[in-house]
Amino acid sequence: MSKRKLSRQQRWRIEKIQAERAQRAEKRDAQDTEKLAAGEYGAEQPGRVVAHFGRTLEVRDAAHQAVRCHLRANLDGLVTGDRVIWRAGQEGSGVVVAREERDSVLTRPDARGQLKPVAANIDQILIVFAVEPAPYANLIDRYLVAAEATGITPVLVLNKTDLLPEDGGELGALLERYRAIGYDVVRTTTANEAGLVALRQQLAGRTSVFVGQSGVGKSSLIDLLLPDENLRIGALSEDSRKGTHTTTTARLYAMRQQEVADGELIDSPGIREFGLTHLSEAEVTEGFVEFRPYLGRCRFRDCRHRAEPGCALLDAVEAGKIHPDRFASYRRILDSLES
Ligand SMILES: Nc1nc2c(ncn2[C@@H]2O[C@H](COP(=O)(O)OP(=O)(O)OP(=O)(O)O)[C@@H](O)[C@H]2O)c(=O)[nH]1
Ligand SMILES: [Zn+2]
Repeated sequence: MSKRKLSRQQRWRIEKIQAERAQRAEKRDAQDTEKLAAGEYGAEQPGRVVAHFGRTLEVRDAAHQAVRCHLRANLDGLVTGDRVIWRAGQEGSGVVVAREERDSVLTRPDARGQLKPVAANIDQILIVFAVEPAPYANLIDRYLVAAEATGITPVLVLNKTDLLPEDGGELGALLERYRAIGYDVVRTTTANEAGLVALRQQLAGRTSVFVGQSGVGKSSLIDLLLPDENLRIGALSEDSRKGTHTTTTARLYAMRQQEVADGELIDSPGIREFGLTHLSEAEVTEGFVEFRPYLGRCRFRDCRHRAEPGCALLDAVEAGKIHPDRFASYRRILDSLES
C-alpha cells in the first residue's frame, strides 16, 4: 500500500469520526434545546469553570459545589476561570448556556503556534524567583514584560528568603528597584510558619497564577497554600489515565484561609511556563512600565532608541529617570527577538 493512499484513508477516517462527533454534539444540543424549552433544566445561575475536559466542564456554583456540566454546541473555547451561566439538570449534572465577559485571559501558543486561551479572569501573575537558583540578569524583566502584555498585574515573589544574607544581599537592592517602579514585591520562605504571611495577604480575595523558573519553589509554595488539595489532584490524574484529558489542563483551586479572606489559584504545568512565549517589539517596549511617559516623545517618530539624537528614552536614562540596568535589559530582550 502506498504511503499516500494510507494517509488518505487515515484522513477519511478522521473526517468520519469528526463528522460523527459533530452530529452527536448537534443531536445533544437539539435535545438540550427541547429540555430547556420543556423546563427540564433549572433556573439560570452563575458559576465558574474549575476545570475543562473536552466538552465536559467542572463548574463551581455559588455555594462552591462542583457540578459536571456539558456545553451547548454554540459555546466554544471556554477555559478554566471563565464565569458562566448554567442550569441544573437531573442527576447532579448541568448545562452551560452562556459565558460572561472576561476581565482577562492568559494565552499560550498551541502546537501550530496559534495563541489559545488557557485561563481567564486572573487578577495577578505571581512571578516567583528565588535566592537559589539566583535569577539571571534580565529574567525578571522578561517575566514582567510578558505579564504586562496580558494586562494582568504582575507581582514579584522572592522565595527562599531563609537563604538570604543578613544585609539582604544584591537581591535586596534589586527588589527595591522594582518597588520604586511601582511593583509589589512579596518575600516568602517555606522554611518556617511565618514565611507565607505576606503571600497569603497578597492572594486574599484574588485569582492568581504562579509562574517562574524551575526550582524556585512554586510547588512547595502551592503545597503549603493548598494543604488539602492532594486528593483532588489525585482524582484529576485518575481521570487522565482514562484518556479523557491530559494533566496539562488548568485547574482552579479555592484557598480556605483562616486569618485572611479566601483567594483562588489557577495552576497547570503550561501556566507555570508562562513568559517564555514570543513577544513583539512594541509589547517589549510597552512592557517596561517606567518607559511609558517617554514613549512617543523621541525626535524621530520611528526612533528605535539605539543611538538616535533626541531619543527621549536615552535622555531619560542619562537623566537618571530610567535605571541603566533596566534599559540594558530592554535592549537584550529586543536583541533576543531578532536572533
Ligand atoms: N531553603 C529553601 N528551600 C526551598 C524553599 N522553597 C522550596 N525550596 C526547595 O527548592 C527546591 C525546588 O522547589 P520546588 O517547589 O520543586 O520548585 P518548583 O518551582 O516547583 O520547580 P519545578 O517543579 O521544576 O517548576 C526543593 O528542593 C524545595 O525543597 C524555601 O523557602 N527555602
Ligand atoms: Zn527613542
